[in-house]
Amino acid sequence: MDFVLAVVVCFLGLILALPVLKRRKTFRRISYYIDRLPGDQWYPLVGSVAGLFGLKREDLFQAMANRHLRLGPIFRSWYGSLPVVHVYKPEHVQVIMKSNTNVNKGLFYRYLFPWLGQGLISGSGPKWRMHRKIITPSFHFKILDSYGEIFAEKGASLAKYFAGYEGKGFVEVTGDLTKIGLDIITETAMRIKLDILEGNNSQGVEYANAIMSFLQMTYKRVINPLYKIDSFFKFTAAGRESERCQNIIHNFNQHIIQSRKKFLDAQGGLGTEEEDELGRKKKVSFLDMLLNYQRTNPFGDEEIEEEVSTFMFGGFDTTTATLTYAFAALGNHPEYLARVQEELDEIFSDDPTRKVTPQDVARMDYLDRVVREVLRCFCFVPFIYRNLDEDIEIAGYTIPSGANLAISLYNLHHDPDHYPEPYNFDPDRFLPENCAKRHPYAFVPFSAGPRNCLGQKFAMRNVKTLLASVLREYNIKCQQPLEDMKYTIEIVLRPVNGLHVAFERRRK
Ligand code: HEM
Repeated sequence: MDFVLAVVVCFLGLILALPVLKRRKTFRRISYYIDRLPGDQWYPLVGSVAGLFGLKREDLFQAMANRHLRLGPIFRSWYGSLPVVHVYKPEHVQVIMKSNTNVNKGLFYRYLFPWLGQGLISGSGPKWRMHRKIITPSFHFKILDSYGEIFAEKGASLAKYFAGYEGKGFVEVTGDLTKIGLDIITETAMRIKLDILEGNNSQGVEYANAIMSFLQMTYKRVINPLYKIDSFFKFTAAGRESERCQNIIHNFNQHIIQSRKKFLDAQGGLGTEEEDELGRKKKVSFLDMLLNYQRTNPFGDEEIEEEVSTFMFGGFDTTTATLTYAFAALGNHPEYLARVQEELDEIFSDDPTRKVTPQDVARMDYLDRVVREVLRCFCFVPFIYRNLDEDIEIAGYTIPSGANLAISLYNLHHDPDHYPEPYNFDPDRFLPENCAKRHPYAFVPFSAGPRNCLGQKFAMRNVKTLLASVLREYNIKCQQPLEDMKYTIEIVLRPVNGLHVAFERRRK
């Protein structure tokens, strides 16, 4: 009997030990390959990123970007015990972005789970594939056309709002741009009108602040090895702040979802298309489509909330950042602002005050080049990460499965081999003849391949409509010279002291 018991205990012990042994074997294999790459000295506990500790908020991002110049074009880091390989050359970026197998997100994205769950941005595996298939039609060009009216209306509201700043000197605008960004994503994708810019919704402002604060706490987790331990982090001040923000975000998301659910329930659901005010057929928007799908398919409430959170974030923070940096660039370069206004004056020569249409936006070639240069020069989504499912070869090195791969879009977009004088702002880099000479992966602000940004067309149309609405009305000046701007990294790069802009009306 004792013998049988001993055999059973040994057997169970072996079963329990197997995953640990397997993990150790995998870890050894990863270490073997990635330690062949150049990189900083490794120390126990902190790994090889000790140089990033204790840096001020405004110095951290620059230090991260500078490491690429010192160690690149391909190198390794140990974030504590987490191995990461860094790349930024277009030919290396192409290998990973084109891959249909290495599509899973890096382990850092797990810090976003309490907020975004496994929505499209942070999710991986079969769930991501299924969600991507379900959601893609709600960003079809037909629905984007119908959003054109909302973009134009919000552009007009923003231009009207800035009238209050005339004659007031330099005014901080990132708060206003955040509000308009939130108003647009909720009114288009969620079909809920909030009017946060007009001051009708203080909950919206609290929500945006909670997201910013949550992101600041998240970056602390990426850098500080102790904060990576969930059971430790939750007792720190940063952990408690993170939880406070999560509650605000959850309540706001639920307010949006429940309001729309009530509306749809009252109608008995929707088809895959609905009619607009003029009787034209259009595809239903994002949240309606998900709620509709849920009526006949297994799709949990939690999954809906994950995607609402994901699209709220994807939709507003990036719009705000693009507008902010476009104001920074044009407010420092009157010569480019004049060219934008010349183009707009011609497009709106029939009536300079009418609303912007999608047809107008399609004619804004110069503004398009300005926005692309903004996305390159300020590259406010600077790093993205993958976790490899399969080994890949880059620059003669094997990057083993299980390793994390960081792509620095920022360094890619500032590589002097592809962009001479890379820190200068110059929209003509995006003249068709100049683009034709560059590597196809030298400009990928929306990423590329199977995990590319689902909102890129939405973003371009939205931002161009808003900029056109404001810039045909105002001359702008920015207080901070571009070369003095410092950034803080909170997934998205933000100017440390906000952005101060002066507005002067062009036509009295
Ligand atoms: C100028 C504005 C924008 C920029 C620069 C941008 C950039 C990016 C980048 C770099 C990624 C890849 C992220 C990664 O691999 O970790 C991404 C993914 C994504 N973006 Fe955007 N984005 C913008 C606007 C938007 C908008 C307006 C939306 C929604 C309305 C959106 C929704 C998404 C989604 C859902 C994904 C995940 C796609 C997937 O993995 O299947 N983005 N974006």
